Amino acid sequence: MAPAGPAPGATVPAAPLLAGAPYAKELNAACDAVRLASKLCRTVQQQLSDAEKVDKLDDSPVTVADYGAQALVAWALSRADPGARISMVAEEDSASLKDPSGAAMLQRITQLVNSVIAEAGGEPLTGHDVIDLIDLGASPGGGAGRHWVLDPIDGTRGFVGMRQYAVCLGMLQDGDVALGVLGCPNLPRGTFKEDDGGAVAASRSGDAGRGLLFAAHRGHGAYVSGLWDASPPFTRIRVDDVAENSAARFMESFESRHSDHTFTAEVARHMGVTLPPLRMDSQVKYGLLSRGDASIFMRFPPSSYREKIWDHCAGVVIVEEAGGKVTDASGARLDFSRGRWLDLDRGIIAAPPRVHAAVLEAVAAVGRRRDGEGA
Ligand SMILES: Nc1ncnc2c1ncn2[C@@H]1O[C@H](COP(=O)(O)O)[C@@H](O)[C@H]1OP(=O)(O)O
Ligand SMILES: [Mg+2]
Ligand SMILES: [Mg+2]
Ligand SMILES: [Mg+2]
Repeated sequence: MAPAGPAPGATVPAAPLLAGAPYAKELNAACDAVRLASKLCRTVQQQLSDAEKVDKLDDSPVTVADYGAQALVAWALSRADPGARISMVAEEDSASLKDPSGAAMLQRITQLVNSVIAEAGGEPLTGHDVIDLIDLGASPGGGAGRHWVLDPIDGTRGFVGMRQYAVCLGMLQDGDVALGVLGCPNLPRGTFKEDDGGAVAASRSGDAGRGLLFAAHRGHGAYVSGLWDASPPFTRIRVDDVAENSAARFMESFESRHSDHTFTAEVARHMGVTLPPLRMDSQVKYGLLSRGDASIFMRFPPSSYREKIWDHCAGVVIVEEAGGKVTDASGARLDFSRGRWLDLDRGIIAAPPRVHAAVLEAVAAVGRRRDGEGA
């Protein structure tokens, strides 16, 4: 059943988005928070220097922007609901900033955060405030009550590589994703259905005409707007359930060690997909699927990799509200109610309903063929 609200392609008035919907206040607070964090990320990406990267234990580069964006989102959500005790499940923690060796980085983060807060009319924060805000993200989450879910920069490799990345904020209410917002600072505004993929994946930070915000409210649709204005008009979006597999474009990770490019190529071949894959970093792929720029997203990480809820929460509700389907490789819906981890069968498949069924079938067939070859 199509969700309530305006027709796809219809433009809805400037903020507040979906006034009167059950979580309209939270949705608009989330959009504001993601806009502020995206501004900070844009500034840092434009000034990126090697001195601002440190290596975490998992070998992923972390920048001042990850911490700064997490602090800003926590600040904005707290400001929007001053009386509330915010529970947030977020990727970063402040451990390395509390260490004396992190003092210079903390100072840099605090400066950056304060420059964005000043533009938003807020009072400056101390380093201690910034650490407390980052640590709001340490919630274990779960299936009861309300939890914000944040990846302050998804696609860190894309961020440091001057490619795509996203600020991803979702909200869980009693185990279900009630709303999701994706800030995509480097995504071109225009559709790029006809693009061969390379130009978009390699698109540069800071170019004019880039920056999209995707937002969805469970039961009330998915929307897109420009990212940089405070209250721009939104347009309702919908997935493109192409009638023929040969017309489908599939998306996957830019990084081959994040997702098995050989397996997805076999699945695509089995389906009769002929267009080359669109390889991009981060949850921007969920946004593109939701507005019909591509029709398939597949993610098959190494079996040793365990997914986290912040890497999919916002993107999934946006795709579902745009009329798409998201499951694991066995066809089960993703369960965000079990804490910080997202346990699933092999990988993630997102697509409009007809195409999704075809992908599931092809994944099973290719899996059987591989098992047969291995036997
Ligand atoms: N070894 C890995 N395998 C799979 N995914 C990874 C790995 N390392 C980091 N990631 C995460 O994969 C996601 C990026 O998705 P994509 O591959 O589509 O760009 C990010 O959440 C990234 O984390 P992070 O948020 O730290 O960047
Ligand atoms: Mg990371
Ligand atoms: Mg991530
Ligand atoms: Mg991240």
